[in-house]
Amino acid sequence: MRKKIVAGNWKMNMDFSEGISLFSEIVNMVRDEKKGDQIAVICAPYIHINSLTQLGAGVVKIGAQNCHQNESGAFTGEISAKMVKSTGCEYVIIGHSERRQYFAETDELLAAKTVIALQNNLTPLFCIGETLDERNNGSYYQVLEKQLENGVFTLNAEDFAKVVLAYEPVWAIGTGLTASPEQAQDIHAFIRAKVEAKYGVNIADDTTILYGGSCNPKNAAELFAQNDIDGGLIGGASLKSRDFVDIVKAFNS
Ligand SMILES: O=C(CO)COP(=O)(O)O
Repeated sequence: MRKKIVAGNWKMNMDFSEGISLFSEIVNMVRDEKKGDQIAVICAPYIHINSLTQLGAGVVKIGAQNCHQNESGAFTGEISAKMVKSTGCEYVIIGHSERRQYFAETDELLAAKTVIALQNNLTPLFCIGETLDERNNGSYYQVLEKQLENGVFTLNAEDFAKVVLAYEPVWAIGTGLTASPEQAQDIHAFIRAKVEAKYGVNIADDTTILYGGSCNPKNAAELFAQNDIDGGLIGGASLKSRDFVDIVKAFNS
């Protein structure tokens, strides 16, 4: 079923005690203020997530920001999907543009990470998005289609139905530039049409597609009001409890 999700991505921010206090504030505010059926998630650094799942008490769900594509083995410094799951984590971001760009993660690698995440009962938040050059030279539809085809469209229908997609235009991440509600809706409708062509109308209708890129308390309500936008993946604004919780509440207004 299509869900309303607001997921914070803390990226490489917050030491352990800072993370605990920020998260505690978020949990208390969400518990007191949230009225709708939207799901609040915080995707935290690995070292935080075990403690956060306990503090979250189901009010705020926890995600990781990455996982390794192998089940286990000699991969010094890496974390497996099974380990992530064993901390009580429910979600994992896969294919964030920062991992594609700085860690050379390819569509094929991301497809393998998605499979292992699903095998371990994690919900992948699978990210796609075009760069500024690709937006300006008009190749963005092809870029997004390729990321879908080589990444998540390798899954069978049953597995794909468990994936949440996130459209994050790279030019809008951390730049203060947001896709306009019309631009974002246009791409979300395009993504849903591609899902329909591949898996059929029922799965397309049920697919949750989040928008990410300089989403904030001022622009969230208008973005979330678009037909094909089911929530957000929030970077900078998830580091401030008030801002994050106001975005979670943007569905209500
Ligand atoms: O990358 C993002 C979320 O994954 C978006 O980051 P900002 O909200 O800081 O632009």
